[in-house]
Amino acid sequence: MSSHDPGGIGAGAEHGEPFRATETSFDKQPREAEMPGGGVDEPVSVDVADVHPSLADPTVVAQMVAAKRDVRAQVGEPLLQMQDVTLKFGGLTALDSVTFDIRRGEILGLIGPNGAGKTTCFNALTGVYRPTSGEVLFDGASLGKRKRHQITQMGIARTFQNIRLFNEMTALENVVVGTDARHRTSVPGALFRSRRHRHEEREGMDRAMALLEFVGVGGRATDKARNLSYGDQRRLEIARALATEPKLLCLDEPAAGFNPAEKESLMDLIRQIRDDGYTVLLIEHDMRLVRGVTDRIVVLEFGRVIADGTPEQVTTDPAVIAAYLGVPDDAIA
Ligand SMILES: Nc1ncnc2c1ncn2[C@@H]1O[C@H](COP(=O)(O)OP(=O)(O)OP(=O)(O)O)[C@@H](O)[C@H]1O
Repeated sequence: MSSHDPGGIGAGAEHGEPFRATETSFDKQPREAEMPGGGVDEPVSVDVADVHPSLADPTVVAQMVAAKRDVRAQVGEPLLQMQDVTLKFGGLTALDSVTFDIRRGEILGLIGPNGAGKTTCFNALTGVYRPTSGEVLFDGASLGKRKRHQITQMGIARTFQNIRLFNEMTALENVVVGTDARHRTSVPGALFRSRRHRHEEREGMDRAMALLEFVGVGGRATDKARNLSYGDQRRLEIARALATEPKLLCLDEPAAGFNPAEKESLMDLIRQIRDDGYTVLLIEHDMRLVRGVTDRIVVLEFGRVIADGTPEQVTTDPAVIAAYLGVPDDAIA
């Protein structure tokens, strides 16, 4: 990650400890523009006691977390297409005619040396930067000049290498914020707390709790985000991104700072997310993790795609070895 990056429930749920948070400090919170998909504009109020008790049942959790069925329909077909995308910062070409697909239902790894353009790629496909030329197509439509919150609504969510949470809000509230991206209530409906609004709020809270459980942080629902361990904060970010009901989940170095055991369990979570019907784009430097979890890998070097294939094809490609991987293990005497 470069310094230029601009953004930057198992049975353990504590249903027995109701609380009500009516005032939420937004001091030191990420700015709206830094939130995935545009963030929030009002504090949320949640009551864990409202959460449906059946969320203690893992089957119910799995059903609530799973991507919408239609996402599974065209597995293998392109979901996102980077078409000849060039992105320049003044005289520097960060992406140079980059073309690749992300296919429905896969985990695609995006790798390359420092400064190769991986984060810029993420930023181009989440609407942070507009390509100088070329096009990003998502689900058949051009991202064009859409704003970040519109891109979130289209179905692209991301996490950040430098964790960005609402630190003074609880874990549950952080995820409820993500579910807001799907709310359809009008402003008057929300102001006057229409039936639809209350229904959406309730649904959002249930789903947020299910997502916390799914990522393994259900037991910390009522704790402030800042009091969670580093690893749990990373999982919380993933839950918040999934709360926006994305078709594509983009993870930017989700294992940074993890020990080997935490990496193993993160790989399990990422596979489970894919198996639940989501498509995943993963930037990661740890090649063991990348090899272990991805279905395909795209390699960037100096803003250009130098390889695109299965983990086996890419990791044995001489150009990739020369640019990024170095001498293969079996060549070391
Ligand atoms: N906002 C910006 N303004 C100017 N140059 C930028 C900006 N963002 C990125 N760059 C430059 O674009 C190139 C690609 O950077 P990018 O952060 O995308 O690389 P990366 O592959 O993500 O690297 P890392 O692995 O270190 O995170 C680098 O030369 C970087 O300095």
